[in-house]
Amino acid sequence: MRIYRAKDYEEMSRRAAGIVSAQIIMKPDCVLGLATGSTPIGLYKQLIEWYRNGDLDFSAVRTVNLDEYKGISRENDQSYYYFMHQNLFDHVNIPAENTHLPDGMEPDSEKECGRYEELIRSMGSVDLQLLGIGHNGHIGFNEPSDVFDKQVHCVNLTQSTIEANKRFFASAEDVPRQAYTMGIQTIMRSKKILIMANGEGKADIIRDSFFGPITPKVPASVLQLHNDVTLVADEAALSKIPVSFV
Ligand SMILES: O=P(O)(O)OC[C@H]1O[C@](O)(CO)[C@@H](O)[C@@H]1O
Repeated sequence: MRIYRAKDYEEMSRRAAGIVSAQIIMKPDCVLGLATGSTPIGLYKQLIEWYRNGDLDFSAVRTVNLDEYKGISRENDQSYYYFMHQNLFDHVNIPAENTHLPDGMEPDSEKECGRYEELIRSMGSVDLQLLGIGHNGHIGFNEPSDVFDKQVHCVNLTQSTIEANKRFFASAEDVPRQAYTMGIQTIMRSKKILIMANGEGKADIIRDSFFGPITPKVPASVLQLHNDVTLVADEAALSKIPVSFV
């Protein structure tokens, strides 16, 4: 695993954006696995800036997102569909038909999970998967569990995730209780993984995920088994890892 230490959120975002843009330049028709949450917003802003300067072309890029809340529509400003359009898709020249997210309005979980898993497989390997990390170690919406969930599945969100995400909703009651997410195996099939973290609040989970035991109780710890992972984090998020690794 490579670790890039950035001094702050802005530098983290620029460095991570550099890795994503290198992927697009090296392989213009690459498949990007994308993430939502507050962490990658600065990265998306930087990509938009480089696109506007004429340095990036998204016309052949294809994307698959990690997850989507179940039961909220695309028009809902808390849906990940809405987030991706607001923060990236509407500002670059990516064709709409090249972007994919789970359909949160499909009530039949088995049907939607099967469809999305098949879709990802049909695109070949994800060339670069972007990840944020939850305070409990979740990646995508793979919550701490007794086993690593493999493929796209429907999850019941944990209380800790509902608490963490209530800041985006009118109240905790409004946070959806379920989500569709890529599974751990779906994520691990990606050729390269880029995980980002910032802020002191992520320091414990970064230490536990990358320097603790590999366990489904800390879903991100499985990334220790992937052979091409890059962690880009700010100093605060790296403040608890063993000194020799920084
Ligand atoms: O980037 P944030 O807002 O800290 O969120 C961390 C993780 O939590 C989620 O927002 C889901 O709760 C993920 O999409 C994200 O990777």
